[in-house]
Amino acid sequence: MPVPILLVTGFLGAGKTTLVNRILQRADGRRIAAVVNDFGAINIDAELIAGAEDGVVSLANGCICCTLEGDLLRTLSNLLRRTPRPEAIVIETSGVADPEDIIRNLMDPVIWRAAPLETVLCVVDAAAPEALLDDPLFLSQLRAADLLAVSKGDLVDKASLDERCRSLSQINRRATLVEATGGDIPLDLVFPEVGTARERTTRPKRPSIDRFETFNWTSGTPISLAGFQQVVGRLAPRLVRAKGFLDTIEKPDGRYLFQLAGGRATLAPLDRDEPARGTRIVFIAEIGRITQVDIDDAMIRASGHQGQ
Ligand SMILES: Nc1nc2c(ncn2[C@@H]2O[C@H](COP(=O)(O)OP(=O)(O)OP(=O)(O)O)[C@@H](O)[C@H]2O)c(=O)[nH]1
Repeated sequence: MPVPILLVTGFLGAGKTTLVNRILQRADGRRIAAVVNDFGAINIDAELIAGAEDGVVSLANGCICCTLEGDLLRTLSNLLRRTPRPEAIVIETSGVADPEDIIRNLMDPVIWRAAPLETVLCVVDAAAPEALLDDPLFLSQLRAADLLAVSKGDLVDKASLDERCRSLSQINRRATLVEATGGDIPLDLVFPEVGTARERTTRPKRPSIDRFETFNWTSGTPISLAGFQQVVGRLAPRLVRAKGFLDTIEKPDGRYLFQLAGGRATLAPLDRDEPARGTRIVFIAEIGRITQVDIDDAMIRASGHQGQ
C-alpha cells in the first residue's frame, strides 16, 4: 500500500508545528510518522512535537528545499523500510522553505510509487501583516497549496479574518480554505479516504537566494526572566522569528517555552515536568539585520553571565 505524504508549508511562525502537533494528537492510533525541518541548528520543533506513533525524525541546520534535500529523500526511504510501515507521513518544512523545490524532489519516481504526495497544506497566519501578501516566498508557499489552513483567527476580528481569507482565495483559487485556529483542522481534509495524489507541475529549479540567517544562544546557567523580556523587546524589531527553551532564576524547577512570531512574543511554562537543561534559543533574521555579537551582548547583559 502506498503511504500518503502530507506536506505542511507556511511562513516563519505561521503555526505549522502547532497544526502538526494537533494532527498527531488526534491520529487515533493511526501510525503517522513526522519529519520536521528546523532551519536553525537547534531542533526546537522536534521537541515540541510529541506523540507521533512512529516517532519524529528531525532534520535541522538547513532547509529540506535546498541544503538538506538529499537528507529528506534518505529519511523517507528509511521510514518506508520500517516494520510496521507508517500509514502516513507528515513533512513539516521550515518557514524559509520554497515548497516547489520539495515537491519536485518528492516526485522522484521511486519515492512517488511508495509514498505519493497527497496533500500540500499551507498554514497562513491570519494576523500577519498585509505586506506579507507581496512576499515572493510567501506567495510561492500559498500557490503550491491544495489546502490553506488559516491560523490565529483568535487574534483578529471577524471582518479582518474574512478580508484575509478573500485575499488568499484570490491568490490561490484552486485551494480549499479552512480556518484552523490553534491548529484544529478536520482530519478527513488532510488525510482523504480516497487517495488524491496527482502529478504536479513545478517550475524549474531556481538558484536559492540566501535571505535569512539563524543565530543561537545557549547557556547552562539560569537567566533572569525580567532581563530576558527586556532583551526581547529590544531585539524583536530586527527579528523575523525566535523560539527556544529557557531555564530561569525565577522558576528553578521548571522551564519556559519562548516564542516570537509575527512580532508577538510569548513565554509559557512548559506543562511537562522537565528538569532544567539549559537555555537554548534560535533567532532568525533577514541577512544583515542583526549579528551574533548583538545577540550575545544583549543576552549577556540581561542574564549577567557568559553564555556560549
Ligand atoms: N493565538 C494563536 N497562536 C497560535 C496559533 N497557532 C500557532 N500559534 C502560536 O504561534 C507561534 C508559532 O507557532 P508554531 O506552530 O511554532 O509556528 P511554525 O510555523 O511551526 O514556526 P517555524 O517552524 O519556526 O516557522 C507559537 O507561539 C504558537 O503557539 C493560533 O491559532 N492562535
